[in-house]
Amino acid sequence: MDPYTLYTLLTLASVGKAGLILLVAPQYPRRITRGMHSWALGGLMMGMNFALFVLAARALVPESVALGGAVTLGIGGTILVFVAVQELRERFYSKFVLLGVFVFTAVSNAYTLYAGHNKLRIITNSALAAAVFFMISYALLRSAPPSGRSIYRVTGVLALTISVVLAIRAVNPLILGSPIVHPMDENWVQQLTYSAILIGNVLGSLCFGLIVAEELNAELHQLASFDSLTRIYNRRVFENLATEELLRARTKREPVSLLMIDIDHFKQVNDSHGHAAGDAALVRVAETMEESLRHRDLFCRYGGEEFGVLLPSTAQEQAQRIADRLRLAMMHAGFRYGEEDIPLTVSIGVACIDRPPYDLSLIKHNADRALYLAKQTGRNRVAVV
Ligand SMILES: Nc1nc2c(ncn2[C@@H]2O[C@H](COP(=O)(O)OP(=O)(O)OP(=O)(O)O)[C@@H](O)[C@H]2O)c(=O)[nH]1
Repeated sequence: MDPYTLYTLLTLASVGKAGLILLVAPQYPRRITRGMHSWALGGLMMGMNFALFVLAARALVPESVALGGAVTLGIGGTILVFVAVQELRERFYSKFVLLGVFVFTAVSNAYTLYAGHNKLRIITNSALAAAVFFMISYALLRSAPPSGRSIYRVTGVLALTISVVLAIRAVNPLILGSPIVHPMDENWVQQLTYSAILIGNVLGSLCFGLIVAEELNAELHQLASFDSLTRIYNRRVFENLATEELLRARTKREPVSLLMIDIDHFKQVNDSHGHAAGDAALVRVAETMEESLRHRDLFCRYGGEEFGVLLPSTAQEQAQRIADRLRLAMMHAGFRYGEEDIPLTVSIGVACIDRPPYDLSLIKHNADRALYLAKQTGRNRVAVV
């Protein structure tokens, strides 16, 4: 296939891909939709970059306009891919800096083409593109946590490879002294560059699709596992993890304790200050408790104004001390809503299991009884059964 037919096909593929992405993007959560929009727009710009070469080949656009415009659009599209990655990961990027890079690309191309500085044009364009691909690769590799998300690493390495190839292209005229003046020039650096860009375009699209799927999975996992208000575990996940912890404790013959925590007179907070104040109070309690717990402790919103804490390897006496620490932490933390200080205290029921059966419903039942006792005996207190 001759290069111009290939570029025509790439133009059509880029436009088709962008159209498809724009069509499906609105169904996704907001941050994913934003990332997809930037990605589609980036793809569209890259498609126009290929289209300019085709138009120049058909003598529909002057060669110099095609060369300068294509590179500017190509780098612009690459910048938008970087924006898409940052948006998907909800990370900061400076619109002004990126716009500055884009404008610089356009101006430097116009100048070097006008003045006939081909060598400078190749070096500047290749270095700029290498830098943007490096930024993409850095953003992707940084997004990959220690476990899972291998697709971020694969895509990051792909972007890094393209960045290295472009860097070679940037330094090549300096070393060999033979500038590359046309995209279709037959030399190994030029062929390597365009192969890398073309392969990167196809593989990059595939990888980006997989990244979107990965992000969607993470979003669904978040929705299914965490309470949307307090951002701590919900009851379902807590009970699954607590059951695993109890199995582990049975094998090791270790004690496990459960705290059931309930906000005192919470109905009054809602009734006197409104539901939004009640919601803010729930968040305040969750934050205060979380700050006072160990990393290993399991903490969840059980429902309504009730929270649960599972304390692994913790005997009853120690659990009682922890519960009292949590109660005092809440009492002293205070809660301010608007201009008002609203008193917020909790009652806590403590139960412990240190011999079979290590049964979740049994320990939960006992902690509920203890909580009832704490409420009956005056609230803002800890009770044990
Ligand atoms: N704002 C808000 N209120 C909630 C939420 N879930 C449950 N509630 C409210 O929590 C209140 C619980 O009230 P009660 O069960 O009577 O308990 P209480 O007023 O805390 O009294 P004691 O537990 O006996 O000290 C109810 O008014 C519920 O509407 C929530 O997500 N947000």
